Amino acid sequence: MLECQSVTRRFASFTAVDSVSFRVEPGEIVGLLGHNGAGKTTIMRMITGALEPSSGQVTLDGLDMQRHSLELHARIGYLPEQLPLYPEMTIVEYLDYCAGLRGIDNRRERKEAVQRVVYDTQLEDKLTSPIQTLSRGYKQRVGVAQALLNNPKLLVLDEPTNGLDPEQTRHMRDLIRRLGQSATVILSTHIMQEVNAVCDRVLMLQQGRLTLDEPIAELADRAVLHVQCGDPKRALERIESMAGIDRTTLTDTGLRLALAHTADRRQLAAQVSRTLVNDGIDLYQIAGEQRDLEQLFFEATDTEPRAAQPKKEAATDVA
Ligand SMILES: Nc1ncnc2c1ncn2[C@@H]1O[C@H](COP(=O)(O)OP(=O)(O)OP(=O)(O)O)[C@@H](O)[C@H]1O
Repeated sequence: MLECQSVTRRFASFTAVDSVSFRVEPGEIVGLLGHNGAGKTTIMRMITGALEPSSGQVTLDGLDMQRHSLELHARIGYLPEQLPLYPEMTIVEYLDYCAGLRGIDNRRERKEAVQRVVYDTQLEDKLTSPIQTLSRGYKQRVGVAQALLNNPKLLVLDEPTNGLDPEQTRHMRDLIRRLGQSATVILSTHIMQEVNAVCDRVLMLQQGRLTLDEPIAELADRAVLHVQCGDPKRALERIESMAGIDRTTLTDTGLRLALAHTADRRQLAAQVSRTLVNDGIDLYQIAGEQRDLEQLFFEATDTEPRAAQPKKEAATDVA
């Protein structure tokens, strides 16, 4: 189990990650979602022991990441955002070299490890191709392959589909889902469909703070009630503290009520209508709607839905 306890990272006076706490259980695929600069890479670097927290603690299987870094390093596979790939090397040469860096000294074991990860990432047909001749999708797969060499229990993938075309993205997502059957996976992305497509759970970050931590399955239960009524301001005062309502917003025609995932939508609708009618507020309509991940993202990050933010080489974005 991976645990971050009040993890904070400052760069000089700037706080990039601010008191973030979460646990990831074995076998989960967790998506770390946030805008550019939200702190995703900084958290991933701390999770993998590449960066020390300014305060707080990261533990893996109960061991402190800083004090047991060598031992824990052997249990973690990491695809960093910018992986140095040596362009003249062939895939097999590069993976053999990386296996050596991971301490697999025995030649036969190195060969077996390379064969295994090549098979897992379906790189067989390009084994002897120099890395500089590979498409971006293949290069990303080589990056994942090197992260798998030590048979990690925890796989940390920083923007694994960044810059891939739709076909390559589909391959990468299939690969991540397969890898998730034998390892815990944490991936970062600023693409919401990615989280929907591959993750069991989403962690949303805004300016270094964790603003949402929720299983994807429960997002489907999240609902919104649109209430059309007279005197929406007074209606808001009457119902904003009602149990089961997470968030209230005034709209042009009335109120928008975002419900807690434990709330019963029908019961709340009945309770809202009784309250308003008893208070003499005209009620014209109550309509229900499911919230999707995109709406939750904007609510959790306090932003409005907007056009994609171009990020480095990304081809797709928030949709
Ligand atoms: N070494 C550093 N020195 C100073 N500031 C840093 C350093 N590393 C990260 N930051 C800052 O911390 C903030 C979070 O950066 P981080 O790379 O973690 O964000 P991110 O969510 O991964 O963004 P992106 O999606 O653009 O990769 C940014 O404002 C970044 O400029």
